[in-house]
Amino acid sequence: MAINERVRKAFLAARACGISDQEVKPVLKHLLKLYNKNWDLIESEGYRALLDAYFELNENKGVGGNKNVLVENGESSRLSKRLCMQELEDQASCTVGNSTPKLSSEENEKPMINLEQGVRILNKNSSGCSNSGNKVQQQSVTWDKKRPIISDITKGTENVKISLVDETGNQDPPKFTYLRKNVIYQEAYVHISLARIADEHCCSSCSGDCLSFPIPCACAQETGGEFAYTPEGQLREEFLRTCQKHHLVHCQDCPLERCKNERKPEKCKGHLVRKFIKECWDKCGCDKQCGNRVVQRGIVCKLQVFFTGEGKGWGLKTLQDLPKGTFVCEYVGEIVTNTELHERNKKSSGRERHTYPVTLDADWGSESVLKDEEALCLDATSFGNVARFINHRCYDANLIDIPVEVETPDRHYYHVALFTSRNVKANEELTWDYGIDFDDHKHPIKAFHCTCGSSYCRDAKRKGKRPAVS
Ligand SMILES: C[S@@+](CC[C@H](N)C(=O)[O-])C[C@H]1O[C@@H](n2cnc3c(N)ncnc32)[C@H](O)[C@@H]1O
Repeated sequence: MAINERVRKAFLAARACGISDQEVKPVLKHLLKLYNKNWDLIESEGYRALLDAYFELNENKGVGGNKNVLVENGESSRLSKRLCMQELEDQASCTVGNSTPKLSSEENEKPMINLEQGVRILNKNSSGCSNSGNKVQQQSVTWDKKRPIISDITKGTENVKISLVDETGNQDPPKFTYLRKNVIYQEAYVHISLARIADEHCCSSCSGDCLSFPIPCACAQETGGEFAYTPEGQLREEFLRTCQKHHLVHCQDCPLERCKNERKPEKCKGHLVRKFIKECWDKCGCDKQCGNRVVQRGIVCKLQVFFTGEGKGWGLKTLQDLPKGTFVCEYVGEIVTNTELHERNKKSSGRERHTYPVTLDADWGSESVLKDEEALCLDATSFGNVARFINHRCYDANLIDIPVEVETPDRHYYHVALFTSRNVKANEELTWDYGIDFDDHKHPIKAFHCTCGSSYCRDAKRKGKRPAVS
């Protein structure tokens, strides 16, 4: 590619994040010098290095730095170090054993653009870092069962640190990139604009905390004119009870069936009818601390990733008692179309797929025909948050997934929030029912052999008999 074309594309990537050509030009110039005109390093992962450098520069200005901060040696090495974090992680995950390089990075790798600010699109050809000239020195440390392999898998992006421990002492740390917010991979249609939120769809005349007023605000209309949350921030009993009632709705032209057989799709097998929570958002007049903004504030519970040793791989547990109805975390991943997901599945072998994608089908039943770019899923295999470690349990799981509308009334896209469905004790594994039909052998996502241990396990093949509950 000609240099001018590369510059133009870099400017385009920056503009997509609201950065002008003038602002990004000196940063680009600096990086080209720093990386010896190695454009691959600048272009990889959707111009991550360039955007990171730009935002770091701004952060530094914000704390009293000066415009020349980028040309100082310390800053240069910090950028190189940051670029190499993925590489370091890769090395770490290959060498767990008696001399494991511990990853206890305090790097603050905030996603640069999230759905609150706009959408960053992951580059289709993202190839990761290959800046071998700038490797960070690897440390050799002795294995200690009690010490976490990773002290904070979120790399400082969440409100709380989440460690990863392996008491068996022989597991490779999982390879993935932590995302705090969902990010579009490529084709998915997620249209977020203030104009799409009608006045009756938000509470622009509210102020302070909506929960403190005797009459529920416009946002509560979605939950039957009552807020979903108590003033303590938990789900109301009655609302939770409604969410636990399951019945199916069938769509006319099911995107899942289209994926299985495009020419002759079978009839829709049904999607669970879901109750939505609608949280107040940026167009509302209330405060950020309003009680009707729980999921968008992020994780506040003490959680830990651990190795289950029960044939399920890694799992997530709580380190504190959690009352019924507590928000634990959102399921975060790449927003992909159903078709993209199907393509990914065709390409990957069974062993490579560690996570189970979530289909955003809560509203499919109300649509006559869904376009491909509107039938969306969340794939947390390569990019995701802590929820990618939560294992499945048939029937009696302690978490429930609830669709949450935040920044768009368009229900092709929504947040998937996980709340406790009963009181959970500290150190209990957190599980949710993925809603797998273990008998649907044509499903594009191949089901695993379930070892959930529930006496109502639906994986009949595993148990060698018909399921007690379906
Ligand atoms: C969302 S991930 C959960 C984290 C996963 N255990 C790991 O090690 O990364 C889903 C994957 O975990 C495994 N898994 C989850 N629940 C399971 C269960 N009840 N029985 C067996 N494997 C399970 C399956 O391989 C599944 O595809």
